[in-house]
Amino acid sequence: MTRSELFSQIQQKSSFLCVGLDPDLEKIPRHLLSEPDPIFSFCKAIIEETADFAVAYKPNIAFFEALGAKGWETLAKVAEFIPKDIFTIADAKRGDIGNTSKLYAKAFFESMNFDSVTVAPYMGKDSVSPFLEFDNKWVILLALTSNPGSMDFQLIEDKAGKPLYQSVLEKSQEWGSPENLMYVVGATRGELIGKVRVLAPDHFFLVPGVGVQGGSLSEVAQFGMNSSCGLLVNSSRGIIYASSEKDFAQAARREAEKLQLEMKDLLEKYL
Ligand SMILES: O=c1ccn([C@@H]2O[C@H](COP(=O)(O)O)[C@@H](O)[C@H]2O)c(=O)[nH]1
Repeated sequence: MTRSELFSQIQQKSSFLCVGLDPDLEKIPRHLLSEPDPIFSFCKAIIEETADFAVAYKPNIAFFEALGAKGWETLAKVAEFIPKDIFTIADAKRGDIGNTSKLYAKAFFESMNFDSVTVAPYMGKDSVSPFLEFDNKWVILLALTSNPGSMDFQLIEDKAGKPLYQSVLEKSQEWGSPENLMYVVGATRGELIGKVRVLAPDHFFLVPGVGVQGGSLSEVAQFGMNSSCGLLVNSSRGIIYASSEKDFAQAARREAEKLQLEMKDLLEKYL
């Protein structure tokens, strides 16, 4: 999907919501466990009920690969089931030496036709570039993550006082463009989102961390929105586990709609 197609989805749906698919066999409603593929049944119902409000889906690969070969099969079915006009993110946090990265890219972009994959910047240019060589596909590079451990490395300053996440943003903009490179910027980093926006004015940010992790949607929009919105805000557990009963998909729909309505107001305010 191109940047302008993504922006037009955002405008059509008045939404920049990414629904995170983190399906855990221990958390999905018990009645699904008798289905032939409980994780697929769960994701399918969530997608059917939230697709009106979502511009992106982000399956987190860990939740599928933990189930072995069956999990990979389920992931492929989920990826295939997501409506084609909705942006897809393989949250896999990959990156390795060049020839290995190339095969990771093929796995997610060719075998499974995802629009994007999350990539770790730690191994540098030759580990990221292979993912950038596919037409209309995206790298979403970890810049400033939402977890407490992000402070261990990402905020370390060099001798000139420049934090590591800033070097990641500056250097990586030599490898990709706002047409094929996004950044992960955690919603829990409210005070820093504005700084990241100054460093990457035109790039889209994938923003996890609203909902269960406590990030503020309004703060993210205030400091992070640009003239093409520039934001995909993810919520996983807050939507998909809104109920653990038979009404789980309807409860997910209500949570997704709540976020979308807030997003509509924020788009009217800042765009
Ligand atoms: O910095 C990051 C990068 C990725 N994630 C992932 O996003 C979702 C968040 O789930 P919630 O349930 O909405 O908290 C999950 O898949 C993480 O692995 C992140 O949280 N922070």
